[in-house]
Amino acid sequence: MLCVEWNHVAEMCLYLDDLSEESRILCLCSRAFVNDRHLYCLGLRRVYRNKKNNERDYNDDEEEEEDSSSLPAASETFKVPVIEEELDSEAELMLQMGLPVKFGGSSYEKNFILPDHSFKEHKKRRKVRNKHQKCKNESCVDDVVEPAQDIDIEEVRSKNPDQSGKEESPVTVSEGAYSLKPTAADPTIQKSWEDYWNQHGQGLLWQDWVVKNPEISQSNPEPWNSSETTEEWNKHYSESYWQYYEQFNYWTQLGWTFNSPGEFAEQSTEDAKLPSCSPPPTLEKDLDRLCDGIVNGLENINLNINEAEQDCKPISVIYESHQAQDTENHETHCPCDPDHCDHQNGGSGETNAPSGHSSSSQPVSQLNPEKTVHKGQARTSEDNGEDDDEPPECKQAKIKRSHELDVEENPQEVLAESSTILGLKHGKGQKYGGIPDFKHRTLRYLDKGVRHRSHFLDMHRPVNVKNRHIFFADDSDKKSTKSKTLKKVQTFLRKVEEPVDDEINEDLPEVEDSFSSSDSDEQDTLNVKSTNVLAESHLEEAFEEHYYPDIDEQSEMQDAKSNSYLLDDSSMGIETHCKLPSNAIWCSADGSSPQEQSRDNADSTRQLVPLEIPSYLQVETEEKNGSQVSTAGRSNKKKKQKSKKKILSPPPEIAGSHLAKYWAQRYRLFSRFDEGIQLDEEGWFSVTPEKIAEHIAQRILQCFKNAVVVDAFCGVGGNAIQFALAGMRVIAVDIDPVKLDLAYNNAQVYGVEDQIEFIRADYMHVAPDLKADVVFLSPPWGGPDYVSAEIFDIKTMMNLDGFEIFRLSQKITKNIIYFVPRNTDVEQVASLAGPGGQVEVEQNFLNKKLKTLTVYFGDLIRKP
Ligand SMILES: C[S@@+](CC[C@H](N)C(=O)[O-])C[C@H]1O[C@@H](n2cnc3c(N)ncnc32)[C@H](O)[C@@H]1O
Repeated sequence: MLCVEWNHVAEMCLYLDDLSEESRILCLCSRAFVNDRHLYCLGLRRVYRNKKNNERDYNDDEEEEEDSSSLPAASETFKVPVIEEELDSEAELMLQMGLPVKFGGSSYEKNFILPDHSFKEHKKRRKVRNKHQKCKNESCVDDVVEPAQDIDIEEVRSKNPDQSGKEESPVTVSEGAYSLKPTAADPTIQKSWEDYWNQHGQGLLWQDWVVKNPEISQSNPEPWNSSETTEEWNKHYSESYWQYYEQFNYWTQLGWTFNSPGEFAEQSTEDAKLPSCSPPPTLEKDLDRLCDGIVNGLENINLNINEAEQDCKPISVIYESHQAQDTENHETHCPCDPDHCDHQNGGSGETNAPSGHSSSSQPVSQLNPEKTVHKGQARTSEDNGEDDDEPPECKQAKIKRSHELDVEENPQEVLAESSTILGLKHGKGQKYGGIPDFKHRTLRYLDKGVRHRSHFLDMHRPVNVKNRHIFFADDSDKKSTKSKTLKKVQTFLRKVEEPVDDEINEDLPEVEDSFSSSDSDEQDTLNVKSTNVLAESHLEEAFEEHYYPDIDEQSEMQDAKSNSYLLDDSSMGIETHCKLPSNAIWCSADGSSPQEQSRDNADSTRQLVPLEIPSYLQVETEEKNGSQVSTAGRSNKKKKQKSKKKILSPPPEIAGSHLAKYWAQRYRLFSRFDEGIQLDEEGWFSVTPEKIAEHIAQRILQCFKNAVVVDAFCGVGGNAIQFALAGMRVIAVDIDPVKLDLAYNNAQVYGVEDQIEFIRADYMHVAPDLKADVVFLSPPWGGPDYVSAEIFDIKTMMNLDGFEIFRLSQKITKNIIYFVPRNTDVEQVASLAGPGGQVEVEQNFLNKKLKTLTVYFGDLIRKP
């Protein structure tokens, strides 16, 4: 059983030439969400004493003192820190100041809060509405609302005081079928929303209804008229209304506008292809996103392919809801609010905005690329399911793909836009096996809300800079308009220049070097030179922002050093290796001092500094003991306060180095870190975080019991250990003997060393001799540039030839897992499957942030 949230999101078909299966590569796109924030928080808590920032409630008072071995599972919930406001423009500011963008937080994280918040608001509104409805049913005289008469919700609230004061925007409750209309302060927005809802509302309602109730919708085409379903329908109406209203507001706040059909009538044909959305000129590229956000999940886009004549990449982008598959394109009534049925715009907007009038049902047959209509080819009713002129409202409407793009529209852009939304990269990188560039592409969404939900995930899209003015006001008496984040930065900068008092000095680690963040992911660098000790408050902030690198940061530092591990051919050969390293950086918690052993391998040129036992661990032990002794006469609260005062700092060797940033996330790498995990420098940034490694192991377990797995680039054992923990036998190969020693040690910590065979060798040489059920490939990604590249090319950007690694692995088994950067060219990895083949590209989200791609081949692919 996978303990993570996992789902298929799309099915991409890449065609070499014709649209036959033999020339097709089927690429299933999936997402896996794992969560390890509690491990990070644990790391942080053990770094900082005194948390002054009350915003950050990690809810881990118990956690602090618990044994790390009994850490909660990834799926367990924990409190997510409250996120700052005012982010995007600040991120830009940070960038200009040469400070880490993450000072400004993440707009995506901010968005995480939105649904929950909105949900609460929504619940409140529903409460009001339910009350209203109840009263209506009971002929409650006080609150009866006359039909078609709007009342201000504030009015309702005034009778219900605990509901008041917290509404985001005033709304009115309209009698007819729960129609709730915003009475936005800006009448333009209100009108816009009304236009939008009038134009699309019914289609949206019916679409969602069909998805939610596929059976009922077939047997009962008018649920609003049936006594059995009226209530359900009304509830659905109310919920959908607010859902779309919130989406609409969201996009409106981002500066998007909605044009009513009348306005479209005056637009050019070209414009008219872009339904219902009129973006500000500067935001043109986000057009599709707007449309998607508003008419989320509605589009059945089928782009007619203009073949290679124009040297463009054709693609069909088709929305498909699983639930709706069964409903096929049977004739059915379109939904209609009975009260509004007759006076809706009877399809005037159909041509321009068909999406709102569609059904979610996309016949599977239409997904057959052979049926994709090409330029110049007339669409048959079988293809499009319906005459486009068929008015949608209250008439017999055949469920069909709803949103068709004209052939003139650039398919490349459609593809790019869809991929951007999904967080996938399409490049022109060389394809495997001499495959030329793909000629056709189709994309079918397998998850209804994927496009919408994608907006709330951090997929490292470019920061959207808004034109906001930020003032640096020195006058603290005046009410400053500057953001919290800016204040934070200023405080930080001020404090690092302040001399620090002795009291603080006692506990805090000295930071003599420049304090730098190598988060090239965000293109930011902090280079604050300070010979002072950082005051704890901003040390905390600093750690928060800088000691929490991405996985990509970890991997980005797999730079040219990896080359130095390459041994001469003469020194190659398989060698089992279970000796502890001599010159690794030691971060052992067991109290043992670093061991220096003479190395028989002179090839390693690294100068690794042995570290002392981390002081934080000693402090913690003493503290625990101390607190036990001094329990008498003290309240628990005091004990907790005391424990917070102790600083659990990283060892100086780490605190003063670029590795400092990794310290706070040590438990993310190995949750049993304190039990004796050892890492060398490269290990710190190259190990696969435990939760992701665990997930991959579980994926294998789903297909194979007692599998033999080759971990071709085992490093310090992050993956190998998880494979072994899942009951597999592991052949762990690494070219670097230090890594093998560390991996062995770490496997011992987890008690799985006996399940792993450690082989010191160049995988490229030994691969043909290995036999296994599964091969796991996690090669070095070739240095920090991988993430700054827009699209990562596995053939050219790694130290090793990514194609060759794969080719050799295929000799062992077809069941291969390729662990690659998140910005990897998806078409290139898909090409590894070969014509007629299949591949699954899984996006790995860690705390809702896209981190890596895990590409599965052979039997490991999970079919929808
Ligand atoms: C990204 S790390 C692997 C991290 C590992 N998955 C983990 O979780 O610890 C890549 C490893 O590949 C090793 N390596 C580089 N070239 C190699 C080769 N030709 N053969 C075998 N291992 C190699 C490096 O020494 C490094 O430890």
